[in-house]
Amino acid sequence: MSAQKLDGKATAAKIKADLTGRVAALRARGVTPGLGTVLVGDDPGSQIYVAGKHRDCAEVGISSIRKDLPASATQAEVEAAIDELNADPACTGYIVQLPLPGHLDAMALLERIDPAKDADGLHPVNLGRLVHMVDAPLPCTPRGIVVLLQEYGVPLKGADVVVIGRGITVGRSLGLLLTRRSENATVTLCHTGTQDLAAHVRRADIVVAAAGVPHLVTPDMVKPGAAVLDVGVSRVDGKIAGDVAPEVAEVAAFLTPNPGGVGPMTRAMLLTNVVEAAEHAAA
Ligand SMILES: Nc1nc2c(c(=O)[nH]1)N[C@@H](CN(C=O)c1ccc(C(=O)N[C@@H](CCC(=O)O)C(=O)O)cc1)CN2
Repeated sequence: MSAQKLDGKATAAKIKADLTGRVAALRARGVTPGLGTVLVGDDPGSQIYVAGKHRDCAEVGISSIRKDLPASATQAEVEAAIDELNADPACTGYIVQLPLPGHLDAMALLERIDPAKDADGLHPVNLGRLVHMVDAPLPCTPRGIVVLLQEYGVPLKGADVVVIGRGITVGRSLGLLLTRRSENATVTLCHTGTQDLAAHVRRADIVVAAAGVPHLVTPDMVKPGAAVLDVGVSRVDGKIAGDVAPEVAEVAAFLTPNPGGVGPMTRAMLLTNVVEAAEHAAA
């Protein structure tokens, strides 16, 4: 078997084309969506992702505001940047880029975001809404994974999904999203405390690898015909190495490339969250 590519880049391009029209319609009504970003420090990956988010905004007509702070920024300085975006009417939604330098209290900073401007869906109020299965902005990577699976007709209802990684931006939130009644999947959340990872992965219809361990998922672990989504990003010898070994393509029915899979979907879902919030506000 050679897996069909779950093409995040192409799917994101279609989503951005649709958003361009919706932003133009909002602008015609005098509403300009505006995305803010708070970036602290000089993590090379974060620099690339934030630059990409601003390029995406320009592409679809969303205005954008950057707040870049040095790695030495204090908790009070980052809080001040957040307070400015909370108060700025030109900013309809924003994100605090993660990870933050270790001396900062990330949880306190996420809690300081106005939940109505939380473009990442990571504020505890919005995650709580997800727990309650009521409308809220959804975390971008999990939402992008669901949209990508739907785009390629991979069934979710009743599927056994194994998610590897319990971080809040991907694994834990994805478990909440996939177990809503609308998705109705059965989710096993594996993590560093899981005793026999291979045994869990082997019986999964869908595997989402978000552990940040290069080539953690090998072909012998994958059920023939499964869909495999590679979220992990490690840089090995200057190149991206995902959590999924390339040979998995010989066993899986569907596989995301990495790069070009989940990453572009994450960015497209951020734009979607911003446009949806502006549409709700304008309604
Ligand atoms: N506040 C947040 N921080 C982080 C999130 C998030 O959703 N919100 N997710 C990740 C990083 N991330 C978005 O911020 C992100 C990751 C990857 C990509 C992407 O397009 N990757 C490209 C490759 C680009 C490269 O590294 O060369 C791809 O996969 O094709 C976009 C966004 C952690 N932080």
